[in-house]
Amino acid sequence: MNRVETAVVRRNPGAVEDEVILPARPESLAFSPQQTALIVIDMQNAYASAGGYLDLAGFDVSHTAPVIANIKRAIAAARSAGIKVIFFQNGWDNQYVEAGGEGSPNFHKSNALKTMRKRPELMGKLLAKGDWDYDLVDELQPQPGDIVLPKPRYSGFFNTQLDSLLRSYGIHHLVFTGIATNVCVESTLRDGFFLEYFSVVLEDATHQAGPEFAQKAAIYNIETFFGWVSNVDSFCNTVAKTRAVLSKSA
Ligand SMILES: NC(=O)N/C=C\C(=O)O
Repeated sequence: MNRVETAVVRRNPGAVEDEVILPARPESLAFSPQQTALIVIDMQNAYASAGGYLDLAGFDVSHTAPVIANIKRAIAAARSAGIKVIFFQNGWDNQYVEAGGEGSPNFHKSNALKTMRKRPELMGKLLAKGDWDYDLVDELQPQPGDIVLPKPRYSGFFNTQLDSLLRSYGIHHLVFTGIATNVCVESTLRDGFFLEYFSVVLEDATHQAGPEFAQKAAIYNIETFFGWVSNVDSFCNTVAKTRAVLSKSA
């Protein structure tokens, strides 16, 4: 019987050191852990906890616990394999100067700002630096060696150090996790595509803001136009094969 060949996408055929191959859709993806970062988008109380911004704005956050647990597994696997872990935190100063005034579409579209205009008692709390809402959830705390970047808009590439840091570390493959798939995850991944990064999203380590169709549409867009789609088990199994992990357990 003929073996079924699975297509593998390589950035630079023939020149990948310590290559591992991640099963993904629509093709598997080859990468070197040293040239890869795990991006954790906005795993703050605002987006993942009851009583946080999304919850108060009327979005369902009741299914985020398994997403947090899956991201925790992906982070542990990444750290063991020498993959850089980069956390983002979305938000602004507690006077919302960084959010932009009426001259910014963010002022008109941000559901956090809109919620606070409806409920002025929340002013200075939602997505405000220094508040519980802005903090990363307790389960996903950075460790020494990880990078934590603030971001003022949906894309992690916009007005942040992300691109220069990635280039300084020679990283060109990005593995995406976080909330929300259809907003900040997709925005950052799309900008990464335009900047020539190869991106894969671990779909069971993400959650949408809005109805389930928003998750499906974001995953469809990524798989079809901007990158690749995999899951946490495949990522953990794949990076466990790296030399870094093998030499630690030797
Ligand atoms: N982190 C996100 O995807 N944020 C989505 C909405 C918002 O920040 O208002």
